[in-house]
Amino acid sequence: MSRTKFTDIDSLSLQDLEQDAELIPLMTPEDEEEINKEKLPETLPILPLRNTVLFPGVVIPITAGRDKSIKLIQDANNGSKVVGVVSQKSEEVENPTGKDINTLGVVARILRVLKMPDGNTTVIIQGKKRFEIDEVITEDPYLQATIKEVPEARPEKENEEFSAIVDSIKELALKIIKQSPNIPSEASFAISNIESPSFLINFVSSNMNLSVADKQKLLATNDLKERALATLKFMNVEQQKLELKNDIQSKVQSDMSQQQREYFLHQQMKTIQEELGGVSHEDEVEEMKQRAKKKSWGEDVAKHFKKEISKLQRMNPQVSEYSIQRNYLDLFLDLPWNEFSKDKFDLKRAMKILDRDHYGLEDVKKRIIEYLAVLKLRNDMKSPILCLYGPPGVGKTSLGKSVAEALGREYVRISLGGLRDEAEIRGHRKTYIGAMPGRIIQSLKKAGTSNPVFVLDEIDKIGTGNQGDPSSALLEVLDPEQNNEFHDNFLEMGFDLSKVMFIATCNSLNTIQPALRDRMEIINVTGYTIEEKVEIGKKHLLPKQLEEHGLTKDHLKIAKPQLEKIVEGYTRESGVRSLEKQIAKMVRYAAKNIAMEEDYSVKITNDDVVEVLGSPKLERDKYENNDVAGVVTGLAWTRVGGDILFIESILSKGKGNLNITGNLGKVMKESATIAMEYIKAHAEEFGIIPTIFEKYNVHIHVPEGATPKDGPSAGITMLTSLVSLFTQRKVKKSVAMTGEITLRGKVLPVGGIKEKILAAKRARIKEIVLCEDNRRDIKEIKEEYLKGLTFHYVTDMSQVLDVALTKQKVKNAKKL
Ligand SMILES: Nc1ncnc2c1ncn2[C@@H]1O[C@H](COP(=O)(O)OP(=O)(O)OP(=O)(O)O)[C@@H](O)[C@H]1O
Repeated sequence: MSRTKFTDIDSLSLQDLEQDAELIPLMTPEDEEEINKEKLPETLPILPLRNTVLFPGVVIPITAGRDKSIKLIQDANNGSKVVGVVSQKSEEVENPTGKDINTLGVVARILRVLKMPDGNTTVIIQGKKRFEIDEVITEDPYLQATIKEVPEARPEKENEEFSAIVDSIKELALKIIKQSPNIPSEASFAISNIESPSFLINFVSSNMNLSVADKQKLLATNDLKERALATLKFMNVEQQKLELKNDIQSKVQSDMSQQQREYFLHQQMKTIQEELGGVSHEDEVEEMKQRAKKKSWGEDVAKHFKKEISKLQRMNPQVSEYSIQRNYLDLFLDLPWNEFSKDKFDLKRAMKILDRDHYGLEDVKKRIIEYLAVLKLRNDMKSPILCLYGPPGVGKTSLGKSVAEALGREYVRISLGGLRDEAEIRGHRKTYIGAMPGRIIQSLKKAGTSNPVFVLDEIDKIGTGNQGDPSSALLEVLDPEQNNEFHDNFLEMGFDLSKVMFIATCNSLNTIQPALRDRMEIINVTGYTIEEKVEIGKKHLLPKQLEEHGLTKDHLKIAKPQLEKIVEGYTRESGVRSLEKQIAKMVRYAAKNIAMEEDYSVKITNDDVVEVLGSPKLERDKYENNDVAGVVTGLAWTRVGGDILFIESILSKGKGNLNITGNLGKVMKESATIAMEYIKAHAEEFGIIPTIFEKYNVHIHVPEGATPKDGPSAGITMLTSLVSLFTQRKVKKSVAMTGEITLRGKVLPVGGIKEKILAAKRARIKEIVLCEDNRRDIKEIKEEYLKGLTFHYVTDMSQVLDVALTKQKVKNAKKL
């Protein structure tokens, strides 16, 4: 339904019109009756309308622009004010003649004529009655025709069908008005107030959105009921169209509003980010692209990166995958693809650095200098994988750091102790939540170069969990043939590790996977002697601790005898870690006194050592005297280095049972049984009365039950202990032994000799009994470690007893 065409008139004059008392747009039945009574003139000036149809009773404004029309309006306005209004058949025709206009029209009364500022004339007219043109009598100065009235066939007043149709028209009209946003709500007020059915039909027909032809057809329908029905049909179509339009519109609107919502949220987000100093999505991507330009990665990596960054670009920054993708790309940008530090090939300088940081360790230092020398000559050499093997605290890890400094490379370290999950080495696939690259890639990112010195600490303590075997992943890392394309699951690309210098450390070789062990060059770092520890303490540990506590060497001086006292009385280790702790305690003592401004002796005395560290704790580590039969000193190897152990045995009345205690493993218990059986078989040779074995029980004990002990190397010690017991012969002073026995009394070689020798020296042992085959191990040990020791190499048990036992009986020897 279109709005009454008042729109041609500007708003001011419209207001004027509404206030005009003559304008009664809503016709009452009484008005209608009045009109019906009016007689029509025989001839009428005919005003042709281009694009609308006037219905009886309806008020419309018409803008007249054509000269003929203006003249007609002027004349009529000055005269009877009555004109015949007909619509043109085609609105195109500029100067219509009789054949261009419809013959059926409506007699109209001019209500008002307005001269508009643009020169047009607007006339407000109201339709009265329908007429038909009989004959056009003139066309100048405007059309004039003879007419006759066309009466309407009106239904009976009580016609129910008609009133139902009229009601429907009213209802539908109200509905249409409600659904049309362009029709003002006052229109529904007007409709509700219309009482005359024929006026209602005309009013609605006039305002409906119909073509001129359709409207003309409605006007030409004589039967009012029929016209009402036709109007209702048109209205139905119109209403359906409207519904459809509204449907589409609301759908479009909801789509739009969703989009708008997101747009606004994004804008807000951007503003908030900017306020907070953050970077927007686009800036971020752009910055990454700029950074990528500076990378010296290969073509395939560049291609991959390009693909991944365009993926990021298409992502919504609010989804969680976005940050995963961004971290992924960040990693690419942070990794040192083909970025190397320049190696320093000044071998003298390198040696100086290694000597500066570490006392001793000649073998390791020699090997590193050799490596540097080769690298200097052939720059493309694959880096070796060194494995420093030895007890804790001997400087394996800190050596890695010095090597890095000597080479002028970056230093990174990862601790592999307790590692069970393969993903720790290789990373997780990035599809998992919380996925990360493996430790190798993470460390390279930290190093910032592709050729750092990479310390793999505690390679022997890798576990095997149910998440794959980390050792197998390490195989790839440490294989010079494969590691130029190390694959990390998170990175999804190969990374070249062939220029990395790997240094692994371990305390034991047994627990390293054999394939892994094969790939490394093992360098044994044995423990230190007391003298060496004193040197390390003096030259390295004390200055380091003083510096860490903010003191200088003028604040605390520990002379060699006092250092030796600390080493012997308070530490029991192959390395120097607890020595460092004890020295740290001494330094703290000085620091406290300085801070409290109290007097203290800068030069530490023995008494000061006892005052600060308490009374010496480890006297028992020393060799015990030989006054009791059956107590013999053995040498043991443990993961933490060599140690001495005592084997004690006693006799008690009984029936020849053998008891063994002291947290011993199966092999060690078997050694005891072998020793016992061997003695039984050779009793007479040793001067033992065979009946002893039936009258007495034997109990063998190895003190310190808290430490589990196992292995065959205590065989000769047990046998010596038992023979001493049964014969009550004294064991020679300051002798210790290690070796396996067979049932035939042969002595077999054992391992861990270096560590055992050092432990023996620490315990002030003077003579050592070893298998002949262990002679070659002794040859490999540095001279100074062997100083003051006598070695007895044996092949047979009788030789052991000859060396270890004296002919002398112990004091208070038992009478057996
Ligand atoms: N020969 C040495 N000269 C100077 N300092 C040393 C020497 N050996 C060890 N240290 C010092 O002892 C401390 C412990 O050394 P580090 O941590 O390297 O031992 P480690 O052999 O790696 O032990 P673990 O097997 O337990 O890892 C360090 O402070 C180190 O500087």
